[in-house]
Amino acid sequence: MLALRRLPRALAPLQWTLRGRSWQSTLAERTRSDSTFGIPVIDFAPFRRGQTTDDRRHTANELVTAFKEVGFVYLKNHGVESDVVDNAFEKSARFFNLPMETKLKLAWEDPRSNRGYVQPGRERVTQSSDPAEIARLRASAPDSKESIEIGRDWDPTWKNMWPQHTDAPGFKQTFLDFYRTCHDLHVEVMRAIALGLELEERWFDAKVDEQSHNLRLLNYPPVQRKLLEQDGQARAGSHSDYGTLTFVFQDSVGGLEVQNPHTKHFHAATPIPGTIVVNIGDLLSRWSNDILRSTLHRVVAPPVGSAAQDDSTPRRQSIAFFCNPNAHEIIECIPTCVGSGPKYEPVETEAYIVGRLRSTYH
Ligand SMILES: O=C(O)CCC(=O)C(=O)O
Ligand SMILES: [Fe+2]
Repeated sequence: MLALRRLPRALAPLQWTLRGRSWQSTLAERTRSDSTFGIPVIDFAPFRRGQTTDDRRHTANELVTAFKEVGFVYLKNHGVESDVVDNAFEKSARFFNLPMETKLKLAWEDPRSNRGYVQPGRERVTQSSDPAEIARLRASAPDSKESIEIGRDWDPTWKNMWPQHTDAPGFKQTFLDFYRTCHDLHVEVMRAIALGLELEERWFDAKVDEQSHNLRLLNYPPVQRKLLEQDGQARAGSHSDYGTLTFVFQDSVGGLEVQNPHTKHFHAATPIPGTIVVNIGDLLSRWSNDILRSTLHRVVAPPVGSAAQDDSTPRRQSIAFFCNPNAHEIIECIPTCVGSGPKYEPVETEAYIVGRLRSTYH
């Protein structure tokens, strides 16, 4: 243990991965100061390959400890093949390179559907729920990004807005497959969370099996660095996510930052090749009576690279998969999380998420 304590700060994530449960009591202390705050790297292979529940429990505990303390992890050995991720990034880039008039034919129209193309300036993510405040923010500091939102393709009510095959060959099949892959990973990670919360491993299975998720491809165009550095400006404003978990696949540019809840200071979530950034959303935080932490984050200008590119930030791409419970699931305090009493009224997934989306778009 002493040897671990002496590891240099750069290896802090490694310390997390080496820790067992007995270390949990010291972790809260570690994240309180900015010099020790870090996003842990969690190796998911032992959970995926573990033969018995006891084999899997160790990784489950590591994961839940990190979600209690930081709300964010880098997941490695998650099982999503690197060529699948590379192909998704390539298809996404080709879509955003299409002319604006082609993309606008697929325009996002309704928060209940939450599908289609969102042009720069249309969404302003924020924690505020005051319509006047959100309108003011959107006018003075719009998010500097565009996206296309994809839901489950067989929904009886809402239809995805797919580009024509001739405009974006292979796009639809790529993202139908990617959606399914991310759904399967969600089921696995929720099983780990169930074990870590001392629930039966499959406790969430029937509550998250309808694939009510949202796959968001994001493109942050190049922008003058000095514009992004003005007060309140960002590629994506500070916010929390809405569902159970978010999987963020990021390219190598950087700019995602996570807030230390104790000091309010934002820390870079520097891209680590081969990992997925996974964070807790508000509904899972609420479900767990705030035991699992939904942490504020934002996307700002990436770190300055060579002097030549100082004036303008490079384009950045990311893919966010927002995982949700089933649309009509009632989210009420998980039995093992009640403690001294539930903090929240029960809420239906769909009602909660549509309410949040309605206030951030126009
Ligand atoms: O682009 C990213 O890295 C994160 C985006 C994000 O936080 C979001 O869309 O909710
Ligand atoms: Fe987010």
